[in-house]
Amino acid sequence: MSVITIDGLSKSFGSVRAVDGLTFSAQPGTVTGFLGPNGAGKTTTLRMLLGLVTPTSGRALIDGRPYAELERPAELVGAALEATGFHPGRSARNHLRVICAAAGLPVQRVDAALELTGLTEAADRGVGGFSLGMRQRLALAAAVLGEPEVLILDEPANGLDPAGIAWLRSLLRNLADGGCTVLVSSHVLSEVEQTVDHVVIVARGRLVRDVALAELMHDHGGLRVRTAQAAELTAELERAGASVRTDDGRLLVTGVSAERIGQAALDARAVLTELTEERSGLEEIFLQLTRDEMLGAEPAGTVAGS
Ligand SMILES: Nc1ncnc2c1ncn2[C@@H]1O[C@H](COP(=O)(O)OP(=O)(O)OP(=O)(O)O)[C@@H](O)[C@H]1O
Repeated sequence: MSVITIDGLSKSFGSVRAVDGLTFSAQPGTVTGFLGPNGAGKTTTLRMLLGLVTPTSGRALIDGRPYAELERPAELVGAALEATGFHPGRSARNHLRVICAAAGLPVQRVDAALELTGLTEAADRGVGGFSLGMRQRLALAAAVLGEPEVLILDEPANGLDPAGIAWLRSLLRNLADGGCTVLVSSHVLSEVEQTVDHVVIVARGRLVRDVALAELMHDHGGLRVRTAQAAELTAELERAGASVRTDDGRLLVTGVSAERIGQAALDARAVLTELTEERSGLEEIFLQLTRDEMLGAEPAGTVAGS
């Protein structure tokens, strides 16, 4: 199974340092969210990965090799960079057939890709009349034609309605569960929040965080509890495996559910006067992390340059 490796990657366009010493990897069986505000260097990184842009320095590798050196790239890597470039008079089915022919893939794959992306009904309509969401689906259909081990998608949720986003989520999940390495960029974390296992956050071309989503949520979330029996409850919660911090007269509890806290309160005979979820939305975390980077500050827990 193929790993994506970004190693000390930089790209300058004149005086603009679009990508600046970026290092991270994306693993098989995992959906990795590649996140950052507009202009963070996401598209440039993905284009380098696909051999469309030459790095100024560093390496972007798939399965340990640059894209140009892959033996059967169409079967190893599927990519959808932007949902444009379709011939408007061509049907979705013919569009995919042309790609199959060019890439030397069996034409029978077309029906499966149409089915997978929910385009079977619209398959014989001209692509010119497709909505943005349908064009996104078609770009995705093209990306999965080769049944690739690695899927690289640039802003695939763009233009999808909530049902489309839910559909995309389950599609990417299924592909990753089948062993695929999925790298998906977005500038809106909430769009991919429920889809990704791992997040790589970039700002101004630099790495801000490279972390499992669960860990990011754990670091930035928790449950706030207020009780007069704080010492007793803390001891009970710690026995239950929670980590407990005291903050502003309240306990900030991580590692256990609200239900478990209720049980611990009962066991400790503690009266709760407050129990609230403090999960700062991921979007907020994302904005905070990228804002720190934008301001040139060292965000807490940064791994930039590592
Ligand atoms: N071909 C190019 N020539 C000059 N500058 C470029 C080129 N491509 C990208 N840039 C610049 O590099 C920086 C990073 O752009 P990039 O498109 O990679 O960011 P992004 O994170 O994908 O942003 P978005 O979310 O808006 O797509 C931007 O400042 C952009 O203007």
